[in-house]
Amino acid sequence: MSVPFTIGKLIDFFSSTGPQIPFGLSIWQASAALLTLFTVGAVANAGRSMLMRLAGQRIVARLRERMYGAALKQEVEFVEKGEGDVISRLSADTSIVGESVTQNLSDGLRAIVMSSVGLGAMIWVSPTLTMLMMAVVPPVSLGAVVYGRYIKKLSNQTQEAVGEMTKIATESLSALRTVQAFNAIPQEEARFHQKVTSVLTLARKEAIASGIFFGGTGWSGGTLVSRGEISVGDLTSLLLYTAYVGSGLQMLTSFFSSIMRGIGAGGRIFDILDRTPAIPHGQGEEVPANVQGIVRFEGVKFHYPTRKNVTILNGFDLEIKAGETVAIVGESGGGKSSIQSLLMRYYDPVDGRISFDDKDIREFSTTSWRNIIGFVPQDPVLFTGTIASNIAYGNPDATRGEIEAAAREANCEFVWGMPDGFDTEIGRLSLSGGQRQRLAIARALLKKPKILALDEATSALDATSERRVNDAIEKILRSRQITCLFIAHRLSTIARADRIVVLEGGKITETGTFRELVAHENSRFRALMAAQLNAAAGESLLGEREVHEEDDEAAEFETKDKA
Ligand SMILES: Nc1ncnc2c1ncn2[C@@H]1O[C@H](COP(=O)(O)OP(=O)(O)OP(=O)(O)O)[C@@H](O)[C@H]1O
Repeated sequence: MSVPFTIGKLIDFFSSTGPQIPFGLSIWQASAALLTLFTVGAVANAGRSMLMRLAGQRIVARLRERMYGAALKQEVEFVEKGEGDVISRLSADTSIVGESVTQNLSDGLRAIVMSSVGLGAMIWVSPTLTMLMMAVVPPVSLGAVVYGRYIKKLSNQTQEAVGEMTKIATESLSALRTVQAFNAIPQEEARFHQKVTSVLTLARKEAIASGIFFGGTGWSGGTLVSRGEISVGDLTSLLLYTAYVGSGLQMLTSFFSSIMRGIGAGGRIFDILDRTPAIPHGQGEEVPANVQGIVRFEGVKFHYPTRKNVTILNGFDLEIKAGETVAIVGESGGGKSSIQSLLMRYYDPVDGRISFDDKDIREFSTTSWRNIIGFVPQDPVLFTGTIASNIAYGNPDATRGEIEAAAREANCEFVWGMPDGFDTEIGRLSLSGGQRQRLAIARALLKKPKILALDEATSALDATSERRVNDAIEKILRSRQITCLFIAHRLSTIARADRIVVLEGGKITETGTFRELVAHENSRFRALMAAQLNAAAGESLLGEREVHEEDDEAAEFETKDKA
């Protein structure tokens, strides 16, 4: 802000009328001071720009990390409902806020300092001229807008005229032989003159417009100088300060609009940062190390928050004893996966409770609770990375030996045949549905879960793959003392369960072992299985399905049913 002042004083030193340089400085000292001012100013400006940008990027980075963390801790419903929204907040809104609190804020502060200090300096130099100039601020601002548009129009027209002029010159010079052959030189000169004149006319209009704009202030200042009321140097300082104030005011208007944008974006970010998840994340008791492992659904009622009118579970009661394997069967869309979602605490029951060793699972922290469950969803997701990192998704610290053991247990022998084995990148290969499921089983097993929640794939697996998956599940159920709740679609796995429950209308309507349920002539279970068998028979007619010889009980049922 002191540059205009110093320049003014220097000018006065050279003009005979003006006063001497203040503070008794020599001309060299004053020049050195000005040079220092410029240097310090340039360095400060570079520093400001660099530090602000850096600060902005760091703010954006931190906001993004915190917001991502906050979004990941929300209940699934919230994120799944407006997933795109979270992502746009994560990318666009964070950038806007970062820019607002650094670049815009620094520009805004600069604009405030420039206009206020500039105005103060103007008043100090000449209150009369300042008042005159301030009086013209509103009309000048209005004039600036109109002038700006006018200049833009003029400059477009000038561009066009210059274009035409160039075209004529290029055309005639490249066809010079023809021009000369027809003695058309005067003609060409006239054509060119016409275009040059129109360019000139437009340039003159532009010159007049800017002249009027800047001339007004110059004239009134000039009269004061000639009357000895203001020195040439002071007038220069004043004009420079006016420019500072002008650009400061201009910056202020854009500052306000960007700050408003920043506030809006900030609101959207803090909506998520400050949001308390409906299912609190990581708060509550730890699941004790010595547990029996009894899971009990007690009068559970449930509907999805988005579809309150559709009751999914209506008084669902089920006890799964420690180490017991319970298979849930029922029609598609009947709510089987929803039961697992409740067990995983993606949702909480609307009424009733789910308990573990007689303690409501809502009392445990979600982190601790989910830690003891091995979850294999119907359509497992594999992440970018190696096979090993995917198996170790829930246990990043697992050793290679542990990973391989889990893979072996889940019948993932295909991994050993791959070019890079466990270090094969998932992205580069397309795995079959059965292979994905087995990897997901290995991933769940590596957690050494106390409860296994398994949603059998409904998507068609080829016969070999299906058998490999089933074998893996059977092996686990046989060898591990694990409480297991699985959603079964295939006879072979259903037959292996200790107990089967039939879900109908949001309740359990039938329960028993495979033999018990099959023995009931008109049981819902028989109907369900018959429907399954029809589908299976269709498949086998098409030669796509092999009969699993080991499925003794299932095969027995199959024979009976066919008979
Ligand atoms: N997030 C959700 N929001 C609202 N409704 C849902 C949601 N997820 C599932 N539903 C609905 O809840 C009902 C039960 O779905 P669920 O997936 O539990 O059935 P399922 O018995 O597992 O079916 P399938 O055997 O086909 O996998 C269905 O009508 C489904 O449309």
